Amino acid sequence: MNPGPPLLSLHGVSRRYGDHHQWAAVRDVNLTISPGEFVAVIGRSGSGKSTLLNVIALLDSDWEGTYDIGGVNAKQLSGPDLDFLRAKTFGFVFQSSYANPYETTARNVALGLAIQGIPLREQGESVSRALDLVGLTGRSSSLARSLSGGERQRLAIARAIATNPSVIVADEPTGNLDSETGNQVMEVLSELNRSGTSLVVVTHDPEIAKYADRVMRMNDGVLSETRTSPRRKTRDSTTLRSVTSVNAQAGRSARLRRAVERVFRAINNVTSRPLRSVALIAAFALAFAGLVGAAGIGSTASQQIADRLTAAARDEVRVNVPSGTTTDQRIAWMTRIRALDHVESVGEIATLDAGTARTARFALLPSLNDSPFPGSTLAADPDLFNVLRVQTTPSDAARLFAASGGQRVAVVGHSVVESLGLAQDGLGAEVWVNGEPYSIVGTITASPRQPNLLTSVVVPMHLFSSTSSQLVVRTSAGYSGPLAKAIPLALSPTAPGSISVETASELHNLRIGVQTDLNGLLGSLAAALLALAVLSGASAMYLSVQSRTQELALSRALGLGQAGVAAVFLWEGVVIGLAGALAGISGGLAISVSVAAAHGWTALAPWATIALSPLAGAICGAVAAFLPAMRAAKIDPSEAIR
Ligand SMILES: Nc1ncnc2c1ncn2[C@@H]1O[C@H](COP(=O)(O)OP(=O)(O)OP(=O)(O)O)[C@@H](O)[C@H]1O
Repeated sequence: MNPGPPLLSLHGVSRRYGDHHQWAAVRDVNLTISPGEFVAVIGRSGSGKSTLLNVIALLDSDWEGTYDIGGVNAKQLSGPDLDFLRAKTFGFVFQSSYANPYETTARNVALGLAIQGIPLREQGESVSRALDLVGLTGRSSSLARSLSGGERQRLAIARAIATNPSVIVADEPTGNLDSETGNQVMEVLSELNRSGTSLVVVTHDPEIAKYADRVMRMNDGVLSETRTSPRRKTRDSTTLRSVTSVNAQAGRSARLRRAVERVFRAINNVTSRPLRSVALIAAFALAFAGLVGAAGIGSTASQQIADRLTAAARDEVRVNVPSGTTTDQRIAWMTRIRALDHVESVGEIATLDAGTARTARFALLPSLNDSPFPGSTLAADPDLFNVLRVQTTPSDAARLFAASGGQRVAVVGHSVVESLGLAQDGLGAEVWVNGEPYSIVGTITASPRQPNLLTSVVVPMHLFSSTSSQLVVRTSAGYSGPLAKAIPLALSPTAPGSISVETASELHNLRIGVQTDLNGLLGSLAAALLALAVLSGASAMYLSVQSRTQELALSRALGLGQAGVAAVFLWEGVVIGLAGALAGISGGLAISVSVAAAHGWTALAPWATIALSPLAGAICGAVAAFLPAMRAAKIDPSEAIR
């Protein structure tokens, strides 16, 4: 029988290894294979059989010589063209069947078709035909992990023939099987060969060779023919297939289907490895729970501050007293303010800066360059304690403060007792302000309207009478607004604009400032958590590439290009990041609701953060997957054969 024009034709092909390509695993091989031929390559272990098969099947491109495949010079093809030609020309059966254990038999068989972007309906038809040919129709919806060794190998054959290749290359296809199952597998392969598919089988087993038309022997990388005796086979010449042209263009819809297939493959990869995926998703979920929780607590707390300021705005006005204002004038202003309707009380307070008052526990320390007192030093008049509803120990500390006359006395915040290392309540002890000793007559235990008093040393205002200060005016509830207008007129009828007045509503700006700071702080915290999630996700995915080498190499062998492998990984990252963000949103909301409930606040949902989190999750997932994707894309498809 005339074998017809060659399908594959190798001339002087060598494959060298070593740092300087000094050592040839395959030497100067000349081989032509005609359509429909069954060629067996036998030889000792390490003789170079698999290396040759890698070259023949376009899994390896680092060889020397000439290789024509269906009239195309393989040396001149680009990487993507080689992927395309390989997928269209070859079907692969390896010693290990490399079925994805978590997918059904049918889905495993469809792998090559899906990678090529074949429409689903056609995939279904080809898969049914292939399963029928290998006798696995009844197991099509079983998970691959439930198949026996022989069934898995038949699955691998079905996967190889589903794409209707011209040539099936098989490396030790019966190597893992007992002799009876091995014979069954060889019968299936022979049947395929009889229907026109060319076969190149590499094997240790001389028994396999009896199925072949030609038997070649590999010896230390040198190939020689040992037998050419085409078996009598009834072959319909019209079924003989030749290599598909590499120029066969894939249409736009095939490209779209391939893109969609990559997304589905990514989702499948995530769901089929639950343990690994849960760990990765948990890292992202933690970060997003922190982000949403922090934003939720931030906005809830900020609303609380706003509510308190609103309450304060109803009954408090502050009049700024410029420095240099005389004591008489201050007293005159206070008297005039007290005379206004709806004014309940007036007190005075001033914050003394470090230049005005240097405060320390001991007299000598300032001169020893001791670190300055970390809290504030304030000057106040005795009425302020009443105006701000300050609570003290002893409860009449304000009276002692008032009764001091010319003596130097101080009232200190509760926290100051600890930070200055004072015994018990600090009563009777001294603090030094501007090198003068002040006797402590009381400690402040609560100051809800001005919490910084708890961290301050308060000394009598009249000892610092020329400093700038504030008159704190307590009004009847709801009268702060009208009095803020009336006070400047009362103090300076001719130039009311010269009097600077604040109500707590003006602290609104302060609240925005505080909220911005709070958001900044929480934002940095969340960014750190996200960076951690991206890093841990990236390292876990990077490490997983190693354990997925065979799966990835098989996908490469079946035509998935480097870009395709990278795309699948990036989509996996997106799916994981998205799932993590969604889980994190629920967790974060639960955290902020519990914190709010514990404080008796009304929880606010951080809608903007919630809305942006899925997008941020997808982006972070893709960033985490970037390096692993690059590494996975570099996997050599010839790894699949080892
Ligand atoms: N990537 C590689 N780098 C260096 N040497 C390699 C590589 N791949 C194969 N070899 C070497 O090339 C030689 C041929 O290996 P090959 O796997 O082709 O042999 P084989 O005949 O298929 O053996 P076996 O039947 O045991 O699979 C061996 O000595 C092997 O160590």
